[in-house]
Amino acid sequence: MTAPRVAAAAIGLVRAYGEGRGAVRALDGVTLWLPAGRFTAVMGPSGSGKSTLLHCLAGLDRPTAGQVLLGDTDLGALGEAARTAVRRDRIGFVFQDGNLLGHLSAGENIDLAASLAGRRPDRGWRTELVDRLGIGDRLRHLPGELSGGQRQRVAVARALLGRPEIVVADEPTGALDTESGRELLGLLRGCVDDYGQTVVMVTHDPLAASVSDQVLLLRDGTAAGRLADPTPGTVLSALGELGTGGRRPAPVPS
Ligand SMILES: Nc1ncnc2c1ncn2[C@@H]1O[C@H](COP(=O)(O)OP(=O)(O)OP(=O)(O)O)[C@@H](O)[C@H]1O
Repeated sequence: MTAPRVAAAAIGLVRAYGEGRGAVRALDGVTLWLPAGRFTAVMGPSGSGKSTLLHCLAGLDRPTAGQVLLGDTDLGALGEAARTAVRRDRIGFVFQDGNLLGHLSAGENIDLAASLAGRRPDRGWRTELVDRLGIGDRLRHLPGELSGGQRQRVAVARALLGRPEIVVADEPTGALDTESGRELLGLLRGCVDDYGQTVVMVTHDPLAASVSDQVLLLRDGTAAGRLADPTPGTVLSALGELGTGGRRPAPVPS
């Protein structure tokens, strides 16, 4: 059996904030990779660096040292304009609150990245996504007229429309009720299984993480382990071994 291709990777990734005595290394030399066509969850105690890692992988934040690779592209080496283009063309985003533009209809939100890039969306693919996500009769509505679960479905459709190399999801079920959260996770899982989509998701929820193929654990800004084929039970015990207390920031050596 051949090993899966790597969609994205962090190599010796350091992200430090601030200077001098108050400086914090949010990420302190993290090396990990996201296999293509797989679902990866990132977990760890509060302050362990999960969001910072996700932001670096998605080109929203720049490494202080080390590398972030998307395919063969070193995101840290790109200028601002090139990173913006990478985010628009090669990465799909699903945030906790959907992050839709309130004055645009659901359909316009779905088409936004393509419109900004001056591209026509692939109509067949768009229809398939909209049908699959069950939002065909909601496309003319504004986000404020949709339920939280429907807004997240629109966000998923928007994220997938450009067939991105990775979909980056930051606590995508955090603002949803249990049933809507379960549905959304099932949809993300389906994107991986049926379309070969690569997904990376930060979550605090062991049940959500158990939908993934692997859980990457962070502690104090460092990679603290990997759990393959997770179940809620194995995730819980791995978190227990990590300790769930708050983070003690790693001081930056002077
Ligand atoms: N912009 C920033 N400026 C200064 N410190 C920051 C900044 N962003 C993050 N940090 C610090 O970096 C560390 C990691 O933060 P991060 O948000 O990545 O953790 P997290 O694991 O996502 O936490 P949570 O689970 O609470 O969301 C924390 O100590 C945080 O205070």
